[in-house]
Amino acid sequence: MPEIIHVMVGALSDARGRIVVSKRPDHVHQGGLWEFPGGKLESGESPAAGLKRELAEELGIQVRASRPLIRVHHDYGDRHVLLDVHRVDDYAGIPHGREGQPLDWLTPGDMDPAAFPAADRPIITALRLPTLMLITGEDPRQPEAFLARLRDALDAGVRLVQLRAHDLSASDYASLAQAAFELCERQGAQLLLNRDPAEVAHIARHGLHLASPTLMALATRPGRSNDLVGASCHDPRQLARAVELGLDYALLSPVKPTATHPEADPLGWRAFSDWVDPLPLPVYALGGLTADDLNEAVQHGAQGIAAIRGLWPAS
Ligand SMILES: Nc1nc2c([nH]c(=O)n2[C@H]2C[C@H](O)[C@@H](COP(=O)(O)OP(=O)(O)OP(=O)(O)O)O2)c(=O)[nH]1
Repeated sequence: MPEIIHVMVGALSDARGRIVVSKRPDHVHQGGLWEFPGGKLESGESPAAGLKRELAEELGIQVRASRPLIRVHHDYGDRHVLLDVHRVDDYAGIPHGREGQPLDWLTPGDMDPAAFPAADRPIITALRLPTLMLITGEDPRQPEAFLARLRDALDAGVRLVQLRAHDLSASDYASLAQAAFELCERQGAQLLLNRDPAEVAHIARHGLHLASPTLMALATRPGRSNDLVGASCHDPRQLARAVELGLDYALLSPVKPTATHPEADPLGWRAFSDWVDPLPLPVYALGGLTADDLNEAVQHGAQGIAAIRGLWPAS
């Protein structure tokens, strides 16, 4: 088993939500590429202390508050790294390249993954995704009331919506999706269609969400190249399949007991974090959760929370 190099990495943003990136010198490993500031944890050092030290050395700032974003294991062939990435929520000082390295500030949507080391792809995806995913609730058979509730959720700040309406016919689903897409576009939110990918091939959307049987039946990643694609998973086999297909995110459920699936055994946070930790993709926690569980979810390695009841506004 090769030694794992534990690297502390910071995602630090300005008031406009742009993230600071720095250029690696040409002569080092992954040289000439852009990276998120950070460096190797020293022996005997805690991760929090390592993050503070690296960002003070490289950017001249003092970290005041941070939270986990994602952990990425990556095997480069000649070395195996664990990128332990934290979002820096508060810091003192003005970031500058203390080691003479060029800095840039980029919105996550403008980051070109090819300009970063291969291990950084899931970090860029995690930065692009919000911490809350709304899965739409009932009742899509009354489209006006349904869309009014969706509008309320968007007004309240939801920025990622999964349109789940299995009871609708293909044509009713297509009309609802078109109206939901327009609402989401207006608010800068992303709409994911949870439906057979072939059936929704021509419907406007920002991405696709796959039910777990669809995930297991597909041989390749579905959709267009710019679709955000994720899947519902309930066990490590399904999570591994989401990684094999190169999906952008997964949902893992049920974390807690839920009214919609009373027969399913809840995973609990311990199994959630054990299963998610080795995976190079952001995973939302789902099942019996509300926005109040967000901090606990993030501390257990989640991208955030996905919820139906917990986020769908009351009628
Ligand atoms: N900081 C950082 N390192 C990354 C990223 N992506 C990525 O693959 N790495 C890899 C490259 C290196 O193999 C390793 C970081 O090691 P480093 O050489 O930058 O660490 P360091 O600052 O402690 O450097 P040194 O004192 O050993 O010279 O992690 C990233 O986004 N940020």
